[in-house]
Amino acid sequence: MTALTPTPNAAFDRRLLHRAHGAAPYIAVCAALGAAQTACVIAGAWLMATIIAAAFAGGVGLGALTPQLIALAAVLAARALLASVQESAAHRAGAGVKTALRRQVLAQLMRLPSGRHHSGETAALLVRGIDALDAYFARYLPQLVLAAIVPVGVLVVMALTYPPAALIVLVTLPLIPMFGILIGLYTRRRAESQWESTATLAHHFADLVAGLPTLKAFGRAAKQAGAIRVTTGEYRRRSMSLLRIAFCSALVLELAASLSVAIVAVTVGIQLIDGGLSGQLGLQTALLVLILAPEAYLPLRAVGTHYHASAEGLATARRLFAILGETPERSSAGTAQTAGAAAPLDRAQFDRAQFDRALLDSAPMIMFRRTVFAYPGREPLPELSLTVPAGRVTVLTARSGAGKSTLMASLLGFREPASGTITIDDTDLDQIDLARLRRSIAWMPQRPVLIDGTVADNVRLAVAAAVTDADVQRAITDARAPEPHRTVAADGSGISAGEAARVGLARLFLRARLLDTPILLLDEPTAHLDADTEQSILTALAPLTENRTVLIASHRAAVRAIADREVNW
Ligand SMILES: Nc1ncnc2c1ncn2[C@@H]1O[C@H](COP(=O)(O)OP(=O)(O)OP(=O)(O)O)[C@@H](O)[C@H]1O
Repeated sequence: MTALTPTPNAAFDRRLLHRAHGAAPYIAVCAALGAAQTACVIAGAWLMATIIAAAFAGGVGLGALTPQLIALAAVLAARALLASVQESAAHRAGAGVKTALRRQVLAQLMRLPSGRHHSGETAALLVRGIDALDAYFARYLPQLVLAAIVPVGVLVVMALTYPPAALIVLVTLPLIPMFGILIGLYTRRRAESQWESTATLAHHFADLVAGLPTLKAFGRAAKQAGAIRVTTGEYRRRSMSLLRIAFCSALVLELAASLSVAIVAVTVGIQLIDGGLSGQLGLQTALLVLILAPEAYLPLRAVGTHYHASAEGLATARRLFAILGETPERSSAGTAQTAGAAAPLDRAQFDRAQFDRALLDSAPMIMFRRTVFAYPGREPLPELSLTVPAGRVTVLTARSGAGKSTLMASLLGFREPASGTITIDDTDLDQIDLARLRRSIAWMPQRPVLIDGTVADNVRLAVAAAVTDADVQRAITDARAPEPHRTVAADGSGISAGEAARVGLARLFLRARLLDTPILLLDEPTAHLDADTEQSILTALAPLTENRTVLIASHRAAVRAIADREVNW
């Protein structure tokens, strides 16, 4: 797992605008709605002040004020309507942005070497993490826009009607964002640490579920309950500390706003006492100022409150952008759908002629020169120099753990060497389009990944273009895989380890035959097999090895017998 360094935080992350196209129009909508809401706030305050002043000081009856009352009701209704339009726009935009980000991150993860990010943490980031952006889009962003518009409108009206009140608001207003920023800086660290404990919980849990049968078999399952208790306890502690700050900061902001409004009220009150109701200020203006003053602070206070709800979303966004900013190991013009040797091409996009051009021209020679592979936290594997001749069968017989699977994974771009070079027909692997290279390979991994479905469904995965039942049946027969209609589950239930390996082999047969891939990689193709079955599989494989560059990891005598070259290191 790569440590993701947090980038400087801001109340608004511009990268959200660049990465997610739905975000920019949404902010424009928020601005338009914000302006309309400001107009409603001012009109509502003016109408209320007029009605109260007329009824109280002018002695006008309710009947005579009917038009103003109707106008006030209309303004309040318009304000409610604008708020609901805002809400639905927020949900739409949030959904669009989340989908766009999920797509981009998934595509990026497909380009990055496998194992760079822990699957449990990535799953938490893409599901629960991205959902945290809801609060950011639905509550925080609209308030941020309102906070930029409403106070300006209110200040202009106050300056025109009673400038001293405008001056007080102008001086005290910046206190709210100032407190907010100070608290926000403190909260950011807490939000980061809360996310870290969510991530730890997620991958601990994922690992635990995957390893539960083994833990049970060794009587260690109960001990894990304690570990989970500790992790969840830590998560609870950090969440509560974040909530505590949220409550305290709301209190501080509330206090600052209330004191500021009180100063305005006292000033207006003194002015009214000095001049009387019909004095220089007048009851209507005084009421207008008093009603408007809290409205100037309200959106800024709300920004402070919603900042806490959105902090997790922003922390998530920073992690997503860190993943999106990582450099894939080498050029890969192909996107997610072409990544992975066994990954199917999109049915709709499959075009045989186009596909042929996307393949390497012929069976290439592969060379590893002084290549060293290293896994994080492990001693590097021994340096390796090896030539895999073009159009020949090379069998790797190095000891278990020497790095045979790693070497195959490097050809598919799943592992990068720490040093040394890998060349294909004298072209550095870095210079070859990764998608093109992967399309040219049929690969049988040691532990093929299964999906829920039938054996036939699993075999079809190797080629997404129209594949006939006869082709699938032939591959299954040649690989001695279980019958096509047998159902299997992604967790491997319903199928033995040996049978699963043969499903992987059937995929290789299908892919090599139908797509004519010039490179075949087979990792322990006949492990778990009796001699007869092994022999029949090797007989079926023999014609496919002609004029192809074939690399097989195996210690079996029968496999070594079909090799043109044997390599040990
Ligand atoms: N994801 C990983 N993280 C850390 N270490 C790994 C990882 N994958 C492999 N290794 C280590 O790298 C070394 C080489 O592993 P690899 O699977 O390539 O060997 P191998 O020669 O194919 O072994 P075998 O014949 O048993 O399949 C081993 O020591 C293994 O423990």
